[in-house]
Amino acid sequence: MTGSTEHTDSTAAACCDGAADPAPAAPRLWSVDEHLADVLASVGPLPAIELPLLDARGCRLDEDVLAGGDLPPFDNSSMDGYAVRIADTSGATAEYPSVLAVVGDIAAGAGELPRVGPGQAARIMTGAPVPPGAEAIAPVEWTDGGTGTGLAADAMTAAVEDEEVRVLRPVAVGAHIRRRGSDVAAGSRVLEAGTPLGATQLGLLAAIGRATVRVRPRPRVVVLSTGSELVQPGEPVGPGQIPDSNSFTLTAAAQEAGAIAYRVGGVPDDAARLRAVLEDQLGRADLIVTSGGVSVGAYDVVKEVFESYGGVDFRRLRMQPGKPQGFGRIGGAAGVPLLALPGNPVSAYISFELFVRPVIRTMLGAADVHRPVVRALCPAALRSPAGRRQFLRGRYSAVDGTVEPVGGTESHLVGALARANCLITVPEDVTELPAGSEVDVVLLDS
Ligand SMILES: Nc1nc2c(c(=O)[nH]1)N[C@H]1C(S)=C(S)[C@@H](COP(=O)(O)OP(=O)(O)OC[C@H]3O[C@@H](n4cnc5c(N)ncnc54)[C@H](O)[C@@H]3O)O[C@H]1N2
Ligand code: MOO
Repeated sequence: MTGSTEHTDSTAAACCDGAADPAPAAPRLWSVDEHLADVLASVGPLPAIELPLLDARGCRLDEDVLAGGDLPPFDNSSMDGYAVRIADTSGATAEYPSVLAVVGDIAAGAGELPRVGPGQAARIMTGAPVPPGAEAIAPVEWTDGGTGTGLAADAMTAAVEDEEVRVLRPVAVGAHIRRRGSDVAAGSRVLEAGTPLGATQLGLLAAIGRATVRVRPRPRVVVLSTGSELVQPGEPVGPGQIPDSNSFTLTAAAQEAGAIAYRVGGVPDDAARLRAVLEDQLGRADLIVTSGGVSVGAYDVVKEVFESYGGVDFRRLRMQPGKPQGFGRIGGAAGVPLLALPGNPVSAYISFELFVRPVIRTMLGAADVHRPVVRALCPAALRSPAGRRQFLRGRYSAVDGTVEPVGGTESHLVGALARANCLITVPEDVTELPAGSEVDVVLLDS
Protein backbone atom coordinates (compact mmCIF):
# COMPACT_ATOMS: atom_id res chain seq x y z
CA MET A 1 0.00 0.00 0.00
CA THR A 2 1.18 3.51 -0.70
CA GLY A 3 0.05 6.82 0.63
CA SER A 4 -2.08 5.48 3.43
CA THR A 5 -0.97 8.26 5.72
CA GLU A 6 -0.78 11.21 3.33
CA HIS A 7 -4.32 12.27 2.81
CA THR A 8 -3.53 15.45 0.98
CA ASP A 9 -5.21 16.31 -2.26
CA SER A 10 -2.79 17.44 -4.93
CA THR A 11 -5.32 20.10 -5.83
CA ALA A 12 -5.63 21.37 -2.24
CA ALA A 13 -4.56 24.97 -1.74
CA ALA A 14 -1.02 25.36 -0.48
CA CYS A 15 -0.41 27.67 2.45
CA CYS A 16 -0.16 31.25 1.20
CA ASP A 17 2.34 33.86 2.30
CA GLY A 18 0.92 35.96 5.05
CA ALA A 19 -2.08 33.73 5.77
CA ALA A 20 -2.77 33.33 9.46
CA ASP A 21 -3.55 29.60 9.40
CA PRO A 22 -2.92 27.02 6.74
CA ALA A 23 -6.17 25.75 5.23
CA PRO A 24 -6.94 22.23 6.48
CA ALA A 25 -5.69 19.73 3.94
CA ALA A 26 -8.53 18.31 1.87
CA PRO A 27 -8.67 14.52 1.87
CA ARG A 28 -6.75 13.02 -1.00
CA LEU A 29 -8.89 11.76 -3.86
CA TRP A 30 -7.46 8.70 -5.54
CA SER A 31 -7.93 7.99 -9.22
CA VAL A 32 -9.29 4.58 -10.19
CA ASP A 33 -5.93 3.69 -11.70
CA GLU A 34 -3.95 4.76 -8.63
CA HIS A 35 -6.16 2.73 -6.33
CA LEU A 36 -6.04 -0.31 -8.60
CA ALA A 37 -2.26 -0.11 -8.89
CA ASP A 38 -1.94 0.22 -5.11
CA VAL A 39 -4.20 -2.77 -4.52
CA LEU A 40 -2.49 -4.97 -7.11
CA ALA A 41 0.99 -4.05 -5.88
CA SER A 42 0.17 -5.72 -2.60
CA VAL A 43 -0.86 -9.15 -3.97
CA GLY A 44 0.71 -11.83 -6.11
CA PRO A 45 0.02 -15.38 -7.25
CA LEU A 46 -0.62 -17.78 -4.38
CA PRO A 47 2.11 -20.39 -3.71
CA ALA A 48 1.68 -23.46 -5.90
CA ILE A 49 0.29 -26.68 -4.44
CA GLU A 50 -0.31 -30.25 -5.64
CA LEU A 51 -4.04 -30.93 -6.07
CA PRO A 52 -6.21 -33.88 -7.14
CA LEU A 53 -7.33 -33.35 -10.72
CA LEU A 54 -10.89 -32.21 -10.15
CA ASP A 55 -9.88 -29.84 -7.39
CA ALA A 56 -7.53 -28.21 -9.90
CA ARG A 57 -10.29 -27.30 -12.37
CA GLY A 58 -9.96 -23.65 -13.37
CA CYS A 59 -6.47 -23.35 -11.86
CA ARG A 60 -3.31 -22.66 -13.84
CA LEU A 61 -0.56 -25.24 -14.15
CA ASP A 62 2.62 -24.51 -12.27
CA GLU A 63 4.63 -27.14 -14.12
CA ASP A 64 5.33 -28.29 -17.66
CA VAL A 65 3.63 -31.68 -17.91
CA LEU A 66 5.54 -34.41 -19.77
CA ALA A 67 3.93 -37.63 -20.89
CA GLY A 68 5.33 -40.60 -18.97
CA GLY A 69 4.35 -43.00 -21.76
CA ASP A 70 2.84 -43.18 -25.23
CA LEU A 71 -0.80 -42.43 -26.00
CA PRO A 72 -2.34 -44.72 -27.12
CA PRO A 73 -0.16 -46.97 -25.00
CA PHE A 74 -0.50 -49.87 -27.51
CA ASP A 75 -1.78 -50.44 -31.06
CA ASN A 76 -5.54 -50.89 -30.76
CA SER A 77 -8.63 -51.20 -32.89
CA SER A 78 -10.83 -48.20 -33.65
CA MET A 79 -13.70 -50.45 -34.79
CA ASP A 80 -15.60 -53.51 -33.70
CA GLY A 81 -14.66 -56.11 -36.30
CA TYR A 82 -11.99 -58.65 -37.19
CA ALA A 83 -8.22 -58.38 -37.02
CA VAL A 84 -6.89 -59.74 -40.29
CA ARG A 85 -3.82 -60.12 -42.51
CA ILE A 86 -3.78 -58.04 -45.70
CA ALA A 87 -2.97 -60.85 -48.11
CA ASP A 88 -6.00 -62.79 -46.89
CA THR A 89 -8.48 -60.06 -47.85
CA SER A 90 -6.91 -59.11 -51.17
CA GLY A 91 -9.54 -59.31 -53.93
CA ALA A 92 -12.39 -60.15 -51.53
CA THR A 93 -15.90 -59.23 -52.74
CA ALA A 94 -19.44 -59.94 -51.54
CA GLU A 95 -19.70 -62.55 -54.26
CA TYR A 96 -16.29 -64.09 -53.53
CA PRO A 97 -15.56 -63.32 -49.88
CA SER A 98 -12.40 -64.32 -48.04
CA VAL A 99 -13.34 -67.06 -45.63
CA LEU A 100 -11.15 -66.87 -42.51
CA ALA A 101 -10.98 -69.07 -39.42
CA VAL A 102 -11.73 -67.09 -36.25
CA VAL A 103 -8.97 -67.90 -33.75
CA GLY A 104 -10.02 -65.75 -30.83
CA ASP A 105 -12.15 -63.02 -29.37
CA ILE A 106 -10.38 -59.89 -28.08
CA ALA A 107 -12.26 -57.53 -25.79
CA ALA A 108 -10.97 -54.14 -24.63
CA GLY A 109 -8.70 -54.81 -21.66
CA ALA A 110 -7.63 -58.23 -22.95
CA GLY A 111 -4.19 -59.25 -21.71
CA GLU A 112 -3.49 -62.47 -23.60
CA LEU A 113 -3.80 -62.24 -27.36
CA PRO A 114 -4.12 -64.97 -30.00
CA ARG A 115 -1.67 -64.93 -32.91
CA VAL A 116 -3.36 -64.37 -36.27
CA GLY A 117 -1.81 -66.59 -38.90
CA PRO A 118 -2.47 -66.91 -42.64
CA GLY A 119 -6.14 -67.65 -43.33
CA GLN A 120 -7.08 -66.59 -39.85
CA ALA A 121 -8.84 -63.66 -38.14
CA ALA A 122 -9.53 -62.65 -34.55
CA ARG A 123 -12.74 -61.00 -33.50
CA ILE A 124 -11.85 -57.65 -31.90
CA MET A 125 -13.67 -54.85 -30.09
CA THR A 126 -13.01 -51.10 -30.22
CA GLY A 127 -10.06 -50.23 -27.97
CA ALA A 128 -8.80 -53.81 -27.75
CA PRO A 129 -5.09 -54.50 -28.47
CA VAL A 130 -4.28 -55.55 -32.03
CA PRO A 131 -3.07 -59.17 -31.85
CA PRO A 132 0.32 -60.27 -33.23
CA GLY A 133 0.20 -61.21 -36.91
CA ALA A 134 -2.77 -58.94 -37.72
CA GLU A 135 -2.14 -55.99 -40.05
CA ALA A 136 -5.54 -54.28 -40.21
CA ILE A 137 -9.07 -54.36 -38.86
CA ALA A 138 -12.04 -55.24 -41.04
CA PRO A 139 -15.06 -53.51 -39.44
CA VAL A 140 -17.91 -55.90 -38.79
CA GLU A 141 -19.95 -54.13 -41.52
CA TRP A 142 -17.34 -55.35 -44.08
CA THR A 143 -17.97 -58.96 -43.00
CA ASP A 144 -20.86 -61.32 -42.47
CA GLY A 145 -20.23 -60.98 -38.71
CA GLY A 146 -19.52 -64.68 -38.42
CA THR A 147 -23.12 -65.60 -39.23
CA GLY A 148 -22.12 -67.83 -42.09
CA THR A 149 -24.68 -66.16 -44.37
CA GLY A 150 -22.20 -64.22 -46.46
CA LEU A 151 -24.40 -61.12 -45.98
CA ALA A 152 -22.96 -57.89 -44.58
CA ALA A 153 -23.59 -57.73 -40.84
CA ASP A 154 -24.27 -54.66 -38.73
CA ALA A 155 -23.36 -56.32 -35.43
CA MET A 156 -21.32 -59.15 -33.97
CA THR A 157 -22.79 -62.53 -33.27
CA ALA A 158 -22.13 -64.22 -29.92
CA ALA A 159 -18.61 -65.53 -29.13
CA VAL A 160 -17.30 -67.49 -32.09
CA GLU A 161 -14.06 -69.32 -31.41
CA ASP A 162 -13.23 -71.84 -34.12
CA GLU A 163 -15.95 -70.42 -36.34
CA GLU A 164 -15.55 -68.70 -39.66
CA VAL A 165 -16.00 -65.16 -40.82
CA ARG A 166 -16.48 -63.97 -44.39
CA VAL A 167 -14.70 -60.71 -45.27
CA LEU A 168 -16.55 -59.00 -48.13
CA ARG A 169 -13.94 -56.46 -49.31
CA PRO A 170 -10.17 -55.91 -49.21
CA VAL A 171 -8.63 -54.14 -46.22
CA ALA A 172 -5.66 -51.75 -46.47
CA VAL A 173 -2.55 -52.06 -44.26
CA GLY A 174 -3.12 -50.41 -40.89
CA ALA A 175 -6.81 -49.75 -41.55
CA HIS A 176 -8.70 -48.96 -38.32
CA ILE A 177 -5.63 -49.39 -36.17
CA ARG A 178 -4.80 -46.59 -33.70
CA ARG A 179 -1.02 -46.73 -33.48
CA ARG A 180 0.86 -46.59 -30.19
CA GLY A 181 2.12 -43.03 -29.55
CA SER A 182 0.20 -41.56 -32.50
CA ASP A 183 -1.60 -39.13 -30.18
CA VAL A 184 1.08 -38.32 -27.59
CA ALA A 185 4.67 -39.53 -27.67
CA ALA A 186 6.35 -40.59 -24.42
CA GLY A 187 8.45 -37.76 -23.01
CA SER A 188 6.71 -35.03 -25.01
CA ARG A 189 5.41 -31.88 -23.29
CA VAL A 190 1.63 -32.16 -23.31
CA LEU A 191 0.76 -29.02 -21.30
CA GLU A 192 2.75 -25.89 -20.57
CA ALA A 193 3.08 -24.16 -17.22
CA GLY A 194 0.47 -21.39 -17.04
CA THR A 195 -2.20 -23.33 -18.93
CA PRO A 196 -5.65 -23.03 -17.34
CA LEU A 197 -7.08 -26.44 -16.56
CA GLY A 198 -10.52 -27.11 -18.01
CA ALA A 199 -12.33 -30.33 -18.79
CA THR A 200 -10.17 -31.40 -21.72
CA GLN A 201 -6.83 -30.59 -20.05
CA LEU A 202 -7.89 -32.53 -16.94
CA GLY A 203 -8.94 -35.42 -19.18
CA LEU A 204 -5.53 -35.40 -20.84
CA LEU A 205 -3.79 -35.45 -17.45
CA ALA A 206 -5.90 -38.43 -16.43
CA ALA A 207 -5.19 -40.12 -19.78
CA ILE A 208 -1.44 -39.95 -19.18
CA GLY A 209 -1.98 -41.37 -15.72
CA ARG A 210 -1.64 -38.28 -13.53
CA ALA A 211 -3.79 -38.31 -10.37
CA THR A 212 -2.57 -34.96 -9.05
CA VAL A 213 -1.12 -31.86 -10.59
CA ARG A 214 0.84 -28.81 -9.42
CA VAL A 215 -1.14 -25.61 -9.79
CA ARG A 216 -1.70 -22.13 -8.49
CA PRO A 217 -4.66 -22.74 -6.21
CA ARG A 218 -7.93 -20.85 -6.32
CA PRO A 219 -7.92 -18.06 -3.76
CA ARG A 220 -10.33 -18.59 -0.88
CA VAL A 221 -12.45 -15.47 -0.64
CA VAL A 222 -14.62 -14.71 2.39
CA VAL A 223 -17.53 -12.42 1.54
CA LEU A 224 -19.13 -10.49 4.40
CA SER A 225 -22.09 -8.09 4.34
CA THR A 226 -22.40 -5.51 7.07
CA GLY A 227 -25.45 -3.56 8.17
CA SER A 228 -28.13 -3.93 10.84
CA GLU A 229 -30.84 -3.47 8.20
CA LEU A 230 -29.97 -6.75 6.50
CA VAL A 231 -32.00 -9.95 6.68
CA GLN A 232 -31.20 -13.11 4.79
CA PRO A 233 -33.30 -13.78 1.67
CA GLY A 234 -36.39 -15.82 2.56
CA GLU A 235 -36.53 -14.48 6.12
CA PRO A 236 -39.35 -12.12 7.16
CA VAL A 237 -38.50 -8.51 6.30
CA GLY A 238 -39.36 -6.10 9.12
CA PRO A 239 -39.85 -2.32 8.85
CA GLY A 240 -36.76 -0.65 7.39
CA GLN A 241 -35.09 -3.97 6.68
CA ILE A 242 -33.91 -5.30 3.30
CA PRO A 243 -32.63 -8.65 2.11
CA ASP A 244 -28.84 -8.94 1.93
CA SER A 245 -28.21 -9.12 -1.81
CA ASN A 246 -24.59 -7.96 -1.91
CA SER A 247 -23.19 -11.13 -0.37
CA PHE A 248 -24.86 -13.15 -3.15
CA THR A 249 -23.65 -10.85 -5.93
CA LEU A 250 -20.12 -10.75 -4.58
CA THR A 251 -19.86 -14.46 -3.77
CA ALA A 252 -21.11 -15.43 -7.22
CA ALA A 253 -18.83 -12.87 -8.85
CA ALA A 254 -15.85 -14.24 -6.89
CA GLN A 255 -16.70 -17.76 -8.03
CA GLU A 256 -17.04 -16.58 -11.61
CA ALA A 257 -13.61 -14.95 -11.32
CA GLY A 258 -12.15 -18.33 -10.32
CA ALA A 259 -12.15 -18.16 -6.52
CA ILE A 260 -13.48 -20.52 -3.89
CA ALA A 261 -15.90 -18.14 -2.22
CA TYR A 262 -17.46 -18.45 1.24
CA ARG A 263 -20.55 -16.33 1.79
CA VAL A 264 -20.91 -15.12 5.35
CA GLY A 265 -24.35 -13.61 5.87
CA GLY A 266 -25.02 -10.12 7.14
CA VAL A 267 -23.16 -8.95 10.22
CA PRO A 268 -25.00 -6.21 12.18
CA ASP A 269 -23.43 -2.84 12.94
CA ASP A 270 -21.92 -4.08 16.18
CA ALA A 271 -18.14 -3.86 16.59
CA ALA A 272 -17.81 -6.89 18.85
CA ARG A 273 -19.87 -9.09 16.51
CA LEU A 274 -17.95 -7.95 13.45
CA ARG A 275 -14.60 -8.54 15.17
CA ALA A 276 -15.70 -12.01 16.28
CA VAL A 277 -16.83 -12.96 12.76
CA LEU A 278 -13.58 -11.68 11.28
CA GLU A 279 -11.45 -13.62 13.75
CA ASP A 280 -13.46 -16.69 12.91
CA GLN A 281 -13.02 -16.28 9.15
CA LEU A 282 -9.38 -15.19 8.98
CA GLY A 283 -8.09 -18.74 9.13
CA ARG A 284 -9.72 -19.80 5.89
CA ALA A 285 -9.29 -16.61 3.86
CA ASP A 286 -6.76 -15.61 1.24
CA LEU A 287 -8.85 -12.48 0.72
CA ILE A 288 -11.70 -10.82 2.63
CA VAL A 289 -14.31 -8.78 0.80
CA THR A 290 -16.88 -6.79 2.74
CA SER A 291 -19.66 -4.47 1.68
CA GLY A 292 -21.21 -1.57 3.56
CA GLY A 293 -20.14 0.85 6.21
CA VAL A 294 -17.31 2.58 4.38
CA SER A 295 -18.94 5.97 3.97
CA VAL A 296 -19.58 8.55 6.67
CA GLY A 297 -22.68 7.16 8.41
CA ALA A 298 -23.04 7.31 12.18
CA TYR A 299 -23.30 3.53 12.60
CA ASP A 300 -20.42 2.59 10.33
CA VAL A 301 -18.57 0.36 12.77
CA VAL A 302 -16.80 -1.28 9.84
CA LYS A 303 -14.20 1.47 9.63
CA GLU A 304 -13.71 1.47 13.37
CA VAL A 305 -13.13 -2.28 13.49
CA PHE A 306 -10.91 -2.55 10.43
CA GLU A 307 -8.86 0.47 11.43
CA SER A 308 -8.34 -1.11 14.83
CA TYR A 309 -6.35 -3.89 13.10
CA GLY A 310 -4.03 -1.27 11.57
CA GLY A 311 -2.97 -1.38 7.95
CA VAL A 312 -6.45 -0.73 6.54
CA ASP A 313 -6.89 2.55 4.76
CA PHE A 314 -10.22 4.20 3.93
CA ARG A 315 -10.12 6.45 0.93
CA ARG A 316 -12.21 8.25 -1.64
CA LEU A 317 -11.88 7.67 -5.34
CA ARG A 318 -12.62 9.87 -8.31
CA MET A 319 -15.28 7.53 -9.60
CA GLN A 320 -19.03 7.06 -9.67
CA PRO A 321 -20.33 4.83 -8.31
CA GLY A 322 -17.83 3.41 -5.84
CA LYS A 323 -16.37 6.56 -4.31
CA PRO A 324 -15.66 5.28 -0.77
CA GLN A 325 -13.32 2.28 -0.55
CA GLY A 326 -11.36 0.52 2.15
CA PHE A 327 -8.22 -1.48 1.48
CA GLY A 328 -5.41 -3.04 3.46
CA ARG A 329 -4.36 -6.13 5.36
CA ILE A 330 -5.74 -7.58 8.53
CA GLY A 331 -3.07 -9.00 10.78
CA GLY A 332 -0.07 -6.92 9.72
CA ALA A 333 1.97 -6.82 6.51
CA ALA A 334 1.78 -10.60 6.12
CA GLY A 335 -1.91 -10.63 7.01
CA VAL A 336 -4.96 -11.27 4.88
CA PRO A 337 -5.76 -8.67 2.20
CA LEU A 338 -9.09 -6.95 2.72
CA LEU A 339 -11.19 -4.93 0.32
CA ALA A 340 -14.05 -3.08 2.00
CA LEU A 341 -16.53 -2.08 -0.70
CA PRO A 342 -19.35 0.45 -0.47
CA GLY A 343 -22.76 -0.90 0.51
CA ASN A 344 -24.88 0.40 -2.34
CA PRO A 345 -25.40 -2.74 -4.44
CA VAL A 346 -24.31 -1.29 -7.78
CA SER A 347 -21.31 0.39 -6.13
CA ALA A 348 -20.34 -2.90 -4.49
CA TYR A 349 -20.57 -4.83 -7.75
CA ILE A 350 -18.70 -2.27 -9.85
CA SER A 351 -16.02 -2.01 -7.16
CA PHE A 352 -15.72 -5.79 -7.28
CA GLU A 353 -15.31 -5.75 -11.05
CA LEU A 354 -12.70 -3.00 -10.99
CA PHE A 355 -10.63 -4.00 -7.95
CA VAL A 356 -11.52 -7.39 -6.46
CA ARG A 357 -11.71 -9.40 -9.66
CA PRO A 358 -8.19 -8.33 -10.73
CA VAL A 359 -6.93 -9.32 -7.26
CA ILE A 360 -8.48 -12.78 -7.59
CA ARG A 361 -7.12 -13.18 -11.12
CA THR A 362 -3.67 -12.09 -9.93
CA MET A 363 -3.73 -14.58 -7.05
CA LEU A 364 -4.68 -17.29 -9.57
CA GLY A 365 -1.66 -16.37 -11.69
CA ALA A 366 -3.99 -15.66 -14.60
CA ALA A 367 -2.72 -13.96 -17.72
CA ASP A 368 -6.04 -12.15 -18.23
CA VAL A 369 -6.31 -10.12 -15.05
CA HIS A 370 -8.64 -7.50 -16.49
CA ARG A 371 -11.93 -7.63 -18.34
CA PRO A 372 -11.69 -6.85 -22.03
CA VAL A 373 -12.41 -3.24 -23.02
CA VAL A 374 -13.81 -2.43 -26.47
CA ARG A 375 -14.81 0.76 -28.24
CA ALA A 376 -18.51 1.07 -29.03
CA LEU A 377 -20.85 3.59 -30.57
CA CYS A 378 -23.37 4.98 -28.10
CA PRO A 379 -26.55 6.34 -29.78
CA ALA A 380 -27.64 8.01 -26.50
CA ALA A 381 -26.23 11.31 -25.18
CA LEU A 382 -24.43 10.87 -21.82
CA ARG A 383 -23.78 13.17 -18.88
CA SER A 384 -21.22 12.60 -16.17
CA PRO A 385 -20.02 14.52 -13.10
CA ALA A 386 -16.80 16.49 -13.56
CA GLY A 387 -13.68 14.96 -12.07
CA ARG A 388 -15.12 11.45 -11.63
CA ARG A 389 -14.82 8.47 -13.90
CA GLN A 390 -18.32 7.24 -14.40
CA PHE A 391 -19.29 3.63 -14.93
CA LEU A 392 -22.74 3.38 -16.50
CA ARG A 393 -24.48 0.08 -16.88
CA GLY A 394 -25.04 -0.81 -20.52
CA ARG A 395 -26.02 -3.40 -23.07
CA TYR A 396 -23.39 -3.95 -25.70
CA SER A 397 -24.11 -5.60 -29.02
CA ALA A 398 -21.13 -7.21 -30.69
CA VAL A 399 -23.22 -7.51 -33.88
CA ASP A 400 -23.26 -3.80 -34.66
CA GLY A 401 -20.70 -2.56 -32.09
CA THR A 402 -23.19 -0.30 -30.27
CA VAL A 403 -23.95 0.15 -26.61
CA GLU A 404 -27.11 1.46 -24.91
CA PRO A 405 -27.19 2.66 -21.28
CA VAL A 406 -29.43 0.53 -19.06
CA GLY A 407 -31.22 2.31 -16.21
CA GLY A 408 -29.92 5.47 -14.55
CA THR A 409 -26.74 6.43 -12.79
CA GLU A 410 -27.87 5.76 -9.22
CA SER A 411 -26.19 3.03 -7.26
CA HIS A 412 -29.26 1.24 -5.86
CA LEU A 413 -30.61 0.16 -9.30
CA VAL A 414 -30.19 -3.62 -9.12
CA GLY A 415 -32.98 -4.25 -11.65
CA ALA A 416 -31.05 -2.48 -14.39
CA LEU A 417 -27.75 -3.97 -13.23
CA ALA A 418 -29.09 -7.47 -13.83
CA ARG A 419 -29.93 -6.53 -17.44
CA ALA A 420 -26.51 -5.03 -18.17
CA ASN A 421 -23.71 -6.91 -19.89
CA CYS A 422 -21.12 -4.15 -19.81
CA LEU A 423 -19.98 -0.94 -18.13
CA ILE A 424 -19.78 2.24 -20.19
CA THR A 425 -16.83 4.33 -19.04
CA VAL A 426 -16.98 8.12 -19.17
CA PRO A 427 -13.56 9.65 -18.36
CA GLU A 428 -13.00 12.09 -15.49
CA ASP A 429 -12.59 15.13 -17.73
CA VAL A 430 -15.76 14.53 -19.75
CA THR A 431 -19.09 15.87 -18.52
CA GLU A 432 -21.16 15.49 -21.69
CA LEU A 433 -21.02 13.17 -24.64
CA PRO A 434 -23.27 13.87 -27.64
CA ALA A 435 -25.39 11.09 -29.10
CA GLY A 436 -23.35 8.91 -31.43
CA SER A 437 -20.06 9.23 -29.53
CA GLU A 438 -17.54 6.41 -29.25
CA VAL A 439 -17.06 5.15 -25.71
CA ASP A 440 -14.97 2.57 -23.87
CA VAL A 441 -16.99 -0.42 -22.76
CA VAL A 442 -15.90 -3.00 -20.18
CA LEU A 443 -17.38 -6.36 -21.19
CA LEU A 444 -18.79 -8.22 -18.20
CA ASP A 445 -19.92 -11.49 -19.72
CA SER A 446 -16.63 -12.40 -21.35
N1 LIG B 1 -23.05 12.17 3.66
C1 LIG B 1 -22.62 11.26 2.78
N2 LIG B 1 -23.35 10.18 2.59
C2 LIG B 1 -22.95 9.26 1.70
C3 LIG B 1 -21.78 9.47 0.98
C4 LIG B 1 -21.01 10.62 1.21
O1 LIG B 1 -19.96 10.84 0.61
N3 LIG B 1 -21.47 11.50 2.15
N4 LIG B 1 -21.41 8.56 0.04
C5 LIG B 1 -22.49 7.82 -0.55
C6 LIG B 1 -21.95 6.78 -1.39
S1 LIG B 1 -21.28 7.32 -2.84
C7 LIG B 1 -22.05 5.48 -1.09
S2 LIG B 1 -21.54 4.32 -2.22
C8 LIG B 1 -22.60 5.00 0.13
C9 LIG B 1 -21.68 3.98 0.77
O2 LIG B 1 -22.15 3.71 1.99
P1 LIG B 1 -21.65 2.56 2.92
O3 LIG B 1 -20.55 1.81 2.31
O4 LIG B 1 -21.39 3.16 4.25
O5 LIG B 1 -22.87 1.56 2.91
P2 LIG B 1 -24.15 1.49 3.82
O6 LIG B 1 -24.44 2.84 4.36
O7 LIG B 1 -23.95 0.39 4.74
O8 LIG B 1 -25.22 1.10 2.74
C10 LIG B 1 -25.50 1.92 1.65
C11 LIG B 1 -26.80 1.40 0.99
O9 LIG B 1 -26.62 0.10 0.53
C12 LIG B 1 -27.55 -0.80 1.13
N5 LIG B 1 -26.86 -2.07 1.43
C13 LIG B 1 -25.81 -2.19 2.25
N6 LIG B 1 -25.44 -3.49 2.32
C14 LIG B 1 -26.28 -4.18 1.53
C15 LIG B 1 -26.41 -5.54 1.20
N7 LIG B 1 -25.60 -6.47 1.71
N8 LIG B 1 -27.39 -5.91 0.36
C16 LIG B 1 -28.23 -4.97 -0.16
N9 LIG B 1 -28.14 -3.65 0.10
C17 LIG B 1 -27.20 -3.26 0.94
C18 LIG B 1 -27.93 -0.12 2.41
O10 LIG B 1 -29.15 -0.56 2.91
C19 LIG B 1 -27.96 1.33 1.96
O11 LIG B 1 -29.15 1.62 1.27
O12 LIG B 1 -22.79 6.05 1.03
C20 LIG B 1 -23.42 7.19 0.47
N10 LIG B 1 -23.69 8.12 1.50
O1 MOO C 1 -19.99 5.98 -4.95
MO1 MOO C 1 -21.47 5.64 -4.38
O2 MOO C 1 -20.70 4.25 -4.72
O3 MOO C 1 -21.79 6.63 -5.81
O4 MOO C 1 -23.01 5.16 -4.76
